Amino acid sequence: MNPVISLKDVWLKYNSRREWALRGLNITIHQGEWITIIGGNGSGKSTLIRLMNGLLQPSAGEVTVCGMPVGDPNHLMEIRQKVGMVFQNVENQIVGLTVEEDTRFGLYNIGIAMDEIENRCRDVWEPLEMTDKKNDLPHYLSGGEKQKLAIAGILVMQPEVIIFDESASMLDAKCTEQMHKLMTELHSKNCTIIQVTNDVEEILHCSRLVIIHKGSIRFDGPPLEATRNPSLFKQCGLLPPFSARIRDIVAEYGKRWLDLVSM
Ligand SMILES: Nc1ncnc2c1ncn2[C@@H]1O[C@H](COP(=O)(O)OP(=O)(O)OP(=O)(O)O)[C@@H](O)[C@H]1O
Repeated sequence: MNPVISLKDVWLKYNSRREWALRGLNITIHQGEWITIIGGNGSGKSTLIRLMNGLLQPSAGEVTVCGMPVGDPNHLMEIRQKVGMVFQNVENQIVGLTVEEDTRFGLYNIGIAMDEIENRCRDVWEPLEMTDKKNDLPHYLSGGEKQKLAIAGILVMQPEVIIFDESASMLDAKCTEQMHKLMTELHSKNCTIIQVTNDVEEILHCSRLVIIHKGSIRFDGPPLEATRNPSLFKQCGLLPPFSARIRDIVAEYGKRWLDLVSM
């Protein structure tokens, strides 16, 4: 698998802060991976993903996307096209006066032909169930619909990597399920998915889990391996997923229950 994003000994400190937000991070993300990043509040998740498409520059160390350093302004446009980001605060991502205009905006900017624009918009609106809304004013959409609009605007650009920054936080159960379906479909087409979430239940969908604590990577590996170590979650201010907690309770008390029942 080809590396798409690589961080080598990356440190980051915001100008207004004395503390380091990120401390010596090393991570390589390969094409087609589905990575979920979790961590407590203020652990550095958003800072990390903002480095991955050049929105932030490291204070020390190196970040590259497909071999291009994010600090090189000559590559920034190409990097932003390769790495699409759906933000948590979708209001800031809305630029068009209608849903249709908003979805097309990025494609106009890079000079895509009109019939191709039509095709790409149709292909993303349908699975997101947004086709009927294409003439609506974005500011009158519900929170979840705005989130879907932001996702549509990124998907039409056909990026190689999509970063979802707590993008399901406003969605109801049905829309969250649609979103997972969409992510699974994108992943099956070899799109690299990076998902940041505060919901530990989400980790069961990915193939690689990264846990951040106080600006350092505390775990990087298969999610099931992490759930076998409940103290890891505790040390990082998190709870393991519900299913893992039940499994551990059954393992601890199950024999005693069986002994009681069989008495
Ligand atoms: N623009 C900024 N200026 C100064 N400090 C910042 C800025 N953005 C983040 N920080 C600080 O950097 C640290 C990491 O923040 P970050 O937003 O990356 O954490 P997070 O894991 O995404 O948190 P949350 O889950 O609460 O969104 C925190 O201490 C935060 O206060």
